Amino acid sequence: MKRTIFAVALNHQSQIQAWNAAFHQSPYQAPPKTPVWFIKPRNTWRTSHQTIALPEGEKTFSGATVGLVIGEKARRVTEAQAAQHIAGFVLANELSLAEESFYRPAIQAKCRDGFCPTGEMAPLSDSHGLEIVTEVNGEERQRWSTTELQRGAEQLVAALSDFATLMPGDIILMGTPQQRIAVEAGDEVVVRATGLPALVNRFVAEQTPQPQPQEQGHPTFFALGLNYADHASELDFKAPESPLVFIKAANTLTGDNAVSVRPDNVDYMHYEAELVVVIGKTARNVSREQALDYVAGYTLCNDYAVRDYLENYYRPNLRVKSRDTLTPLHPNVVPRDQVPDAQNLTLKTFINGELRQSGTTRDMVFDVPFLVSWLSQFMTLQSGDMIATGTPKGLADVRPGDEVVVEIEGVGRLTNRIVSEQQFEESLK
Ligand SMILES: O=C(O)C/C=C\CC(=O)C(=O)O
Ligand SMILES: [Mg+2]
Repeated sequence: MKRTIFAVALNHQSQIQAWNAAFHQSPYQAPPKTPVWFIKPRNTWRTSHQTIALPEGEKTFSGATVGLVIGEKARRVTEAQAAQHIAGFVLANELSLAEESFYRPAIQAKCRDGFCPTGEMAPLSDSHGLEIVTEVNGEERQRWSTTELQRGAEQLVAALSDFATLMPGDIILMGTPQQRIAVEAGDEVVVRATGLPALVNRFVAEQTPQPQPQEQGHPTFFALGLNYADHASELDFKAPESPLVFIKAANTLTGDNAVSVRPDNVDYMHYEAELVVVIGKTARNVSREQALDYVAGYTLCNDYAVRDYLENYYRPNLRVKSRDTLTPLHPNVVPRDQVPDAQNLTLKTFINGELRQSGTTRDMVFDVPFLVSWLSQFMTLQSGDMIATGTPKGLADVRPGDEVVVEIEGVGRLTNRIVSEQQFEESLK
């Protein structure tokens, strides 16, 4: 069963060449040092021969690629060890609207319903030199080789597993060329490569947005950046004009009274008290007025950030925000009807008993109904999906040995202890 579909951008040499000049200017400042990861959430998943509805009024582009499938748990594996953790490969179509910027996560461009069909898995002795062919209505339109990728399968497994433990069923899509092919309603797109089952999908025009079938796989965990103006200003940002949403993978989630690992040799890992919205039923194209009807309840999390690892690509990047153990999430969901006003709750963080962060959900830039409605305009939210709604000002670094308690009025109290990498590795022995 698929668990998480990771993908990497800017891994094809044609993209690196096309964007090189831009990446030496604002807002990027320098080319990416590490893989530019993103996630294709479960609402994007489809199989071969499933029909895909194209978002109305948008130009959608095909992105034929190959994905490696994890077969054996991979945690901090080396490139030399990586191959033994790979069960096989799948063909995929990493569909996207036009990619006009890589600065912030491209949720609206990449996370539309059906934007990640994948084919059946097959073993491959070697994914190097694989030719990926795209046919549209029987005509070959693109052919590229995995020799054109900056990082191959083993390098990608080593890089991602360094901060995110990969489990059987996880997939990493290995990249797409700069040149994408527009797809139209009525098209049949086939992705082919020697040794792998073909991926065939027909595209239709989206009539009125329909809630998509409940997909298996982990609930999608959305998180808001800069959703409190005072926090935005303490980071020298203005509050965003539309929601800054990023996605965290399941590996990062841990529970109450758990430990969070502060990487060695970093300068700044800070806490972030956040109210979390839990979706209760399939939501697609819902209004602000209807939005709370789709909320099952609320819980709380600590959305830690290791700012040393920030890069200006899909910022905040997964290496900052989706690290193992760095998202403690309280298991208890308080039913919506027991939280009369989610926009009037105090949030607090205590470090070793001392109050260090204090804010109120009144100060959210985009409130819960807006966020549920806004996301549902371009993707189907499913029962169990979660939205961490951002953190107010008052952040500070935490150190091994610190006890961190996040408390949200009427929702709960989340306790967490910081350990060093060395302590954590010792505990695993
Ligand atoms: O880009 C940044 O530096 C901040 C991004 C996310 C911050 C966050 O998680 C929050 O505001 O909460
Ligand atoms: Mg946050």
